[in-house]
Amino acid sequence: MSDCILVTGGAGYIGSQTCKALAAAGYRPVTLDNMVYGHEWAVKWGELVRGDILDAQTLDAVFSRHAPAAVIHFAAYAYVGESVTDPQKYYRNNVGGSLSLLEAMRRHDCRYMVFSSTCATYGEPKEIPIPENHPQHPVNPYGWSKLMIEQMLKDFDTAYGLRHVALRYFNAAGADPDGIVGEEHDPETHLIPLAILAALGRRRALSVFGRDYPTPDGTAIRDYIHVADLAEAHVAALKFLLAEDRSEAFNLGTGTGHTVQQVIETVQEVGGREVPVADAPRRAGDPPALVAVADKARRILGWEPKIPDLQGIIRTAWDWHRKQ
Ligand SMILES: NC(=O)c1ccc[n+]([C@@H]2O[C@H](COP(=O)([O-])OP(=O)(O)OC[C@H]3O[C@@H](n4cnc5c(N)ncnc54)[C@H](O)[C@@H]3O)[C@@H](O)[C@H]2O)c1
Ligand SMILES: O=c1ccn([C@@H]2O[C@H](COP(=O)(O)OP(=O)(O)O[C@H]3O[C@H](CO)[C@@H](O)[C@H](O)[C@H]3O)[C@@H](O)[C@H]2O)c(=O)[nH]1
Repeated sequence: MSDCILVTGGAGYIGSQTCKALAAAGYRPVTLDNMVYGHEWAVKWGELVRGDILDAQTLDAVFSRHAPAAVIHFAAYAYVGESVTDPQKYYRNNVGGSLSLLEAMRRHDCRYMVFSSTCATYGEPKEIPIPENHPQHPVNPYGWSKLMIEQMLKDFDTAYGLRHVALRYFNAAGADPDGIVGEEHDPETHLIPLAILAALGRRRALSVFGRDYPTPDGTAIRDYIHVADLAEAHVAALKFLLAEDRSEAFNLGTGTGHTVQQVIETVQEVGGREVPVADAPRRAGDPPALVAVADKARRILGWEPKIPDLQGIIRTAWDWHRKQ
């Protein structure tokens, strides 16, 4: 079997970290990225093909040349707010792009996909922590686009024997512990980088979106999972797929939630600087708490987060942003 793994969106935040983990595990990652949000400097492990998953010709050329054993599919747009104001963009790129990719996989007889899904497919949780069999009722077009792809993958399994692992990430955070790649979204909307950049004086005060949530300190709770741990989970999911030849879905989180206020305090502890904050209203569509039931991936994939603590996660992010 080919040692090549096609990584769509491999020039992005989680994709580039996963290429590093793939290379360390003996695979040959090939990145396909249209570079709308990707960074050339982030493609350090394996070849970069500039191209769009919506373009069948590009896909045919990549599959013919590399004959990948599997696809790890990160390429998507992921701004929840923008998905509400411009849903067409999200359905075209995320759903249309994934269909185009799946069609190419069928043309080239590639039968395995690891897919970047999200806890946003659960919508407003009915129970916390959230198990994989929790009902999936997204509350925004981004979440819907990811749920539609999960459904396509199930149908492609039943009809064509194309197997997948859907990885539902909670909040990806942190940077490469070796400091080679890290988070650089533009625009940046995520809490941890914004808190760090505010502490470093490179951004205005951090807006705290809501202090009236039904949580111990009134701010919203999330389950932050280190990007290098996510990357390792993709390698474990790939091995599972190739060995077991069956489809599964897994939450990827630590199982522990932290409030926005705890994140701010931890950034202050780690960085030794104050995070300037400004209270702001709740952000539309933000649930009060999202925390994973996180043991299925441990049990079946044998995966265990190596940097499960918020301090450790924020330390790697701090080191990354400070030297940028
Ligand atoms: N960051 C998170 O907390 C988080 C949480 C849950 C799920 N996810 C999912 O994980 C994946 C990666 O997220 P990220 O934070 O690394 O995002 P990112 O924007 O850094 O990476 C996505 C990459 O995909 C590329 N891309 C987008 N559309 C493309 C297309 N049509 N053809 C080729 N390349 C295309 C972009 O240029 C970018 O490099 C996304 O699918 C996202 O929805 C992220
Ligand atoms: O400037 C900010 C940014 C965020 N927050 C809060 O911090 C928490 C985390 O927000 P953020 O870092 O933006 O992550 P989420 O909105 O939880 O979104 C993440 O989790 C989603 C699943 O819900 C994924 O699909 C997304 O891709 C991923 O960014 C939330 O309570 C926000 O309200 C603030 O208070 N101020």
